[in-house]
Amino acid sequence: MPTHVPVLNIANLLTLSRLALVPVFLLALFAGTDFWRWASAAIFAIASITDHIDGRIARRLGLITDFGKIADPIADKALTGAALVGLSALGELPWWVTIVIAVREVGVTLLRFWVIRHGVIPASPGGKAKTLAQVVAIGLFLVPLPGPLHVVAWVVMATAIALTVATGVDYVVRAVRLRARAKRAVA
Ligand SMILES: O=P(O)(O)OC[C@H](O)CO
Repeated sequence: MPTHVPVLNIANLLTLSRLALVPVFLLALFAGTDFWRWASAAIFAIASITDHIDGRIARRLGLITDFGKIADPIADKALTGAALVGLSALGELPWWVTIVIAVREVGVTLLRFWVIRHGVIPASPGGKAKTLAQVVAIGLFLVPLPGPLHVVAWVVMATAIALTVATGVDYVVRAVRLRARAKRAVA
C-alpha cells in the first residue's frame, strides 16, 4: 500500500461523480415524460454502479483514504435520499418511508462526525447490504412496473427499511463503543 494516498484518486473521483449525478437524476425524474422517467432510472443505475466500483478500485489499488470512507456513504445517501424524496414528492412512495430512511441516514452521518476525533466508522457489511436493498427497491419504484409486480418492489422496500433501522442501531452501538475506548485510552 502506498505510504501517501492522494485524496483526488480515481476511486474518490468516482465517488464525487456519483454526487454530481444527483441533480442530473432529479432533473430527469421531474421532467414528466416516459423517456425521461426511463432516463432517470438509467442514471440512477449508473450512479449506483459507481458505488460498487469505487470501493473495489480503492481496495485493489490501495487507494483507501479517510476522505473516501466518509465521502462514499455520503454520496450514497445523497443519491438514495434524492430518489426517495423525488418519489414521495411525485406521490409514488409514502412520505413515512422516506422520513424513516432519511432520519437513519442523516443520523448515521452525524454519528460519524461525532466520533471522527477518535476514528472513522467505515461502512459495515450490514450497511452495504442495506444500501444494496435500498438501491434495488428504489430502482423497482423508478421503472414503471405493471400492477402485480409492484408487490415485488414493496417486498424489497420492506427489507430495505428493516436493514436500514437495524444497521442504524448497530452504528450507534459502534460509535458509543469507539468513544468509550478512546476515553479509556486517555484516562
Ligand atoms: O450504512 P452506511 O451509512 O455505512 O452506508 C453504507 C454505504 O452506503 C455502503 O457503500
